[in-house]
Amino acid sequence: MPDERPVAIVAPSLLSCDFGNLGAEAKRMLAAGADWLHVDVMDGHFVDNLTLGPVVYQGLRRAVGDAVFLDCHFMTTAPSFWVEAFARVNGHSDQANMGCTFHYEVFGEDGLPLALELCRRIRALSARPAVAIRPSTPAQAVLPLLEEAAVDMVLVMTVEPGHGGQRFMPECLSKAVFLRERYPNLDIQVDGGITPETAKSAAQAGCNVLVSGSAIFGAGPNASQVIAALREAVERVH
Ligand SMILES: O=C(CO)[C@@H](O)[C@H](O)COP(=O)(O)O
Repeated sequence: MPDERPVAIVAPSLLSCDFGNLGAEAKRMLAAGADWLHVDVMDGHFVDNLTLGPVVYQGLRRAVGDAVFLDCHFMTTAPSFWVEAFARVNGHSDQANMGCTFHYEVFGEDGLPLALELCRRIRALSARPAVAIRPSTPAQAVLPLLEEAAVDMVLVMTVEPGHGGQRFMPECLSKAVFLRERYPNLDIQVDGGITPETAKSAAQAGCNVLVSGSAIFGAGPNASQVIAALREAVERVH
């Protein structure tokens, strides 16, 4: 593996946490060794589930402090609107510790100028732009965004977005292989059915940012062991 491969990052998905104790759950994940916290923003339109909006996000930010990277995955039909709304609750200034991942499918091929505009806006907020692809979307679709260096990360979904606890789709990993061959420095994130076992094949395919919900939260007091095992899966192929 080339030395320039990006570092391992483990991001527990708060979708699987006890939302009645969101702040405490977030802090528990950080104490257990999480690098980022993955925040699934679902609008009930792009996916058939509804999670949290800017008000709850603001509470989460207050609970964990400004230094923690909140990796927001916008599963929404209007990502530009929600990115602005989330940034605004933090004073619309420096969002250096906010990741903004939008779905390619919202814009499609014809919407490339709008996707590029959103990426520029995310960078103007000092946040980190990323693009996600559903299982049916080919990796080639995001090449125009990568050629423009518009995004810092591609999220390869290994389940249909919308719900935690689904079966991992190994066939999606060929997209990570395709992207890693062309972009050795790119952060490639994988999300959906990630366990210490599936993380091995994800890491071998080139993924270095692992999102995991039910495997980590389902481990209860042993969450730190699962987080360590996920990190090790990536580091072993580094
Ligand atoms: O974005 C999503 C689901 O749409 C994910 O972040 C899930 O929350 C991952 O959960 P597990 O598959 O790991 O249980």
